[in-house]
Parts: sequence; structure tokens; C-alpha cells
Amino acid sequence: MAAIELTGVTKRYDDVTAVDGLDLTVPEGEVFGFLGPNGAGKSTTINMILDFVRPTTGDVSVLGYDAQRDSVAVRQRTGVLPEGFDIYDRLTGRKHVEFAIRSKDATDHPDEILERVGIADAADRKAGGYSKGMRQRLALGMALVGQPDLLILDEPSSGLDPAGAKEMREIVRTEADRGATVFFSSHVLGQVEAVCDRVGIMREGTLVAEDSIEGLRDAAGGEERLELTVDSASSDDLDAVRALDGVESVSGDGGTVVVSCESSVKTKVLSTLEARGVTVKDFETTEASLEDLFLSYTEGQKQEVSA
Ligand SMILES: Nc1ncnc2c1ncn2[C@@H]1O[C@H](COP(=O)(O)OP(=O)(O)OP(=O)(O)O)[C@@H](O)[C@H]1O
Repeated sequence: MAAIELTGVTKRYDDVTAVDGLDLTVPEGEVFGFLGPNGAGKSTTINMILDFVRPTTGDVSVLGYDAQRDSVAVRQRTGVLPEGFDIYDRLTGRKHVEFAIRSKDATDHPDEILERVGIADAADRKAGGYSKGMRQRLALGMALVGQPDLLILDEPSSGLDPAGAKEMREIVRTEADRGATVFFSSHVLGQVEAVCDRVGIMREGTLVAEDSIEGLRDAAGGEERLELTVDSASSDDLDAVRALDGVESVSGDGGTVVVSCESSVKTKVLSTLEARGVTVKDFETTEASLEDLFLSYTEGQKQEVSA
């Protein structure tokens, strides 16, 4: 069963088509990064998954349920970090989490949740006084309540400092390891790269790419350059590397081997040399920039600077 399945989903607002014939399947247990520039249709898609917005046409199924008919069941098993999360200024962080626990009929301990998201120290402070990043951490904590089968995180890194963004990624991984599906949106590829199994890139309401990070790298042109320092490599050794699928060019002068190849064959290059008795003392790679690739998929649209 897919955790999320959208089939031919379109959402129109008067003359704006926010989402245009979208087909998207996210298997259970996957960490899926949903990317795209401002206005690409990410929030609209998330809102349709949660039945906050109804599609003009098409079907949305979530955790095996019809997103519209069974929206209560979907929300019960889903943890959501919404975009622009509203806090209750007068309530403490702990009260927020207690509220989430009650509304989900969950048994979590509020302090454990607050500890996980790094704001245990501020548990008894009114959330109105929290910084932007602390609010974001609180929202993430509330989403984690009840061990949801599906986590939907809309721009989870927004407002987080680098340490917070890293902690967020670790939490995403931990949740995935216990079997949850994680679907999160971002307009910064770098933030999802380290944690996603797969990404989808939206542009003007359609999915323009859907792949693993590795696959995206290959699509970036495969222009990865691998520079190896070896004890000695003969021309036969170089020929053996040249013969590998995905290797574009090989040059070398005995002590150095330079290979242009698809990123997926990097390890094959190393193991081929080592199997031939060549000792690899050191290596450096220059990777294709994913951010450049992301822009190549989405360019032509106005880009706002991300928060
Ligand atoms: N309620 C609405 N009424 C009219 N147009 C809307 C509405 N909601 C979204 N849109 C339009 O649909 C398009 C997609 O918006 P959406 O919020 O889904 O994009 P997004 O990818 O989430 O962008 P961002 O990264 O800025 O949050 C935009 O052109 C937006 O103006």
C-alpha cells in the first residue's frame, strides 16, 4: 500500500491552476522531499492530502484511505507541521504538547517530546515569547505526538539555525527508522538532500522530476570527476576502468588517475582498481551541484530568496 497516492489531481482557483494533473505515489516508509520554488503548488498539494482543500478533479488516497471521505482517520494517523503554524501565545510549550496528546488520544510524555525537539528548558515558558526557531521546534514536537504513520512537514527547516536543521533531519531519520513515512516540502534542495530517499520537484503545478538524489546527480550530467592517488596504475588498469559502464573518460600518469563518470559508478571504479592490486591512497571527488540542477528544473520562474 502506498502512503500517499495522487491520481490526476488538479486544483484550480479561478484563473490560477495551482496543481495541474498531478500523479504522485509515495510508498510506505519512504522519506520523500517535495521541492519547488514559491508558488509551485506544494502547499496546495499538502492541503489536498489533508483535505483542507478539495481537488477540482482527481483522487487522493492517504494510508489507504480516501482523503476526502476518511479525512478524520487520515488526520488521526498523521502528524502535521503546517506552514505558518499558529501558536497560542499564552500557553506554555508543555501545554501545547499536552493539547496535541489529548487531541490524538496518545500516551506520549510531553517532556520527552519537548526534549526530543530541544526545547525542554523552555517547557514552562509561554510560547508567545518563543523565538521563530523555538516555535518551529514546538510545532515539530506536536507533529511527532502519537507515533504517526505519516509525517507531513511543510518547510520544516524554516526558521531553524544550522544545528536545529540538523536535529530536524535526525528526527526525520529516526521517525523513518521506526517505519513512518515522511513527506516534507522545501524550496532548498540542500536541506533535504541528506535525508530524503527520493525527491519530487514541482514547477507550475506539475512534477518536473521525481528521482533519488543519486538519480538526480546522474541527471545533472554525470560530470563527476574522481581524482585518485595510487601507488601505481598500468595502462591495463586504466583500460579496465575505462571499460566500466558509466565511465566517460580516464587518464593517468602512474601515480594519479583521473576519471569522469556517473556518480553511481564511483565505488565501482575504486573496487575495480583495488581488485587489480592497485592501492588507492587517497581520492577526491568534485560532484555536480544539485542546487544547479534544481534551478535548471525550476528556472524561468520568479525565485524569491528562501527564509
Ligand atoms: N486560496 C487560493 N486562492 C487563489 N490562489 C491560490 C490559493 N492558494 C494557492 N493559490 C495559488 O496557487 C499557486 C500555488 O500555490 P502554493 O501555495 O501551493 O505554492 P507553494 O509551492 O506552496 O509555494 P511556497 O513555497 O511559496 O509556499 C500560486 O500561484 C498561488 O497563488
